Amino acid sequence: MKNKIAVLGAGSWGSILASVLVQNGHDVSLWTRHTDQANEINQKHTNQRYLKNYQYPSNLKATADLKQALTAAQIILFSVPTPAIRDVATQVAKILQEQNNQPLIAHASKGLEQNTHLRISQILEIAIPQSQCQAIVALSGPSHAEEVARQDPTLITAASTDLDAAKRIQDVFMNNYFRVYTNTDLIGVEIGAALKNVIALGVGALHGLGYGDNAKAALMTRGLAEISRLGVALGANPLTFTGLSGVGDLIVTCTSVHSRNWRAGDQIGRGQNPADVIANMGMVVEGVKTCQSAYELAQQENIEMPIVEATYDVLYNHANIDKVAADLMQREGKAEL
Ligand SMILES: NC(=O)C1=CN([C@@H]2O[C@H](COP(=O)(O)OP(=O)(O)OC[C@H]3O[C@@H](n4cnc5c(N)ncnc54)[C@H](OP(=O)(O)O)[C@@H]3O)[C@@H](O)[C@H]2O)C=CC1
Ligand SMILES: O=C(CO)COP(=O)(O)O
Repeated sequence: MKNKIAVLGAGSWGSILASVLVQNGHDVSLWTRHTDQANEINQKHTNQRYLKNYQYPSNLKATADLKQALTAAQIILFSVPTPAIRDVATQVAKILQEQNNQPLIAHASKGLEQNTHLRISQILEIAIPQSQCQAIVALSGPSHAEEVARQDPTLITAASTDLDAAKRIQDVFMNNYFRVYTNTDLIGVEIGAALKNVIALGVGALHGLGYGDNAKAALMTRGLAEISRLGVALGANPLTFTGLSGVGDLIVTCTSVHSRNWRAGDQIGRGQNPADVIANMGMVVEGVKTCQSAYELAQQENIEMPIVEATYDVLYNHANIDKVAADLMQREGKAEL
């Protein structure tokens, strides 16, 4: 069935997800805050600032008019960075009220809000009254935009407490290179998505420092233990962390040159100033702000997260990265489980 879908955010991920939906026969409106970018996508079918060499489907329509993008939308997919979610969702809620529309809401963003420590679906729930949306679905898994653009096989998870809503998102995205599983553990999927970026910063930093595969595998594994510990304390199903949005996304983000978080960590490990690295990336590095939220959340919930703490110290307290890595090794002996 053809759906009218609004995709909000024409960065690397939003523009590629919009392309997948267009290829699947849906009527898609891609919203960007720049008129010149909308014109470029509509006329040249390119998006120079984000995925330089990719030619978008000619029937992908972009607009800088949010009202127009949302008109008659049956599904709204948020794909802006976490810090922008609340503001964009507030604008959306106003328009939905005027349009008297009640779409299904989905998001593909990965992070925790600063100060509130909220997951994306919690921010959306606050900003968009229940009367204006059917349900909220999170889309997450090992999925770099650059490889989806080449139609490499990609598997992800659509998570919602409302299984029917997750199935609708599964249906609109599934095709021969994009396979979607459903999951009702929204907390686990969103925590895995947000926290893997922090661990990828750490693994990238180990690479930059010159460490080998043993150290990186160790940080990924113990990082997953921290993610699971936090997730379970917040109500997640521990098995979710063995899935696509857990270990799957952790592996891809900690090992791929496409990962902005990994690349940022690598440069920091080589001695560059974290603030300069982030400023020069030209795309969002979600793990930096989420690291602060995760650190504060761990303190608040009294959860032991030494890797998150170490990453926080490097990013926010100018800690010496060699010393931080050495200190992690010298913690008292622990039981693995
Ligand atoms: N790239 C990927 O492969 C994947 C990314 N994700 C997640 O998707 C989310 C988006 O990432 P991605 O597309 O890669 O990020 P990019 O940095 O590539 O693009 C971000 C997009 O969001 C827009 N944006 C930022 N702030 C606002 C705002 N306040 N209002 C409106 N638009 C805004 C940017 O616009 P502008 O150009 O004006 O700054 C840009 O179009 C992140 O949470 C990321 O973790 C998830 C899976 C894969
Ligand atoms: O979430 C992603 C892949 O699944 C993208 O990760 P980065 O934001 O680190 O590029």
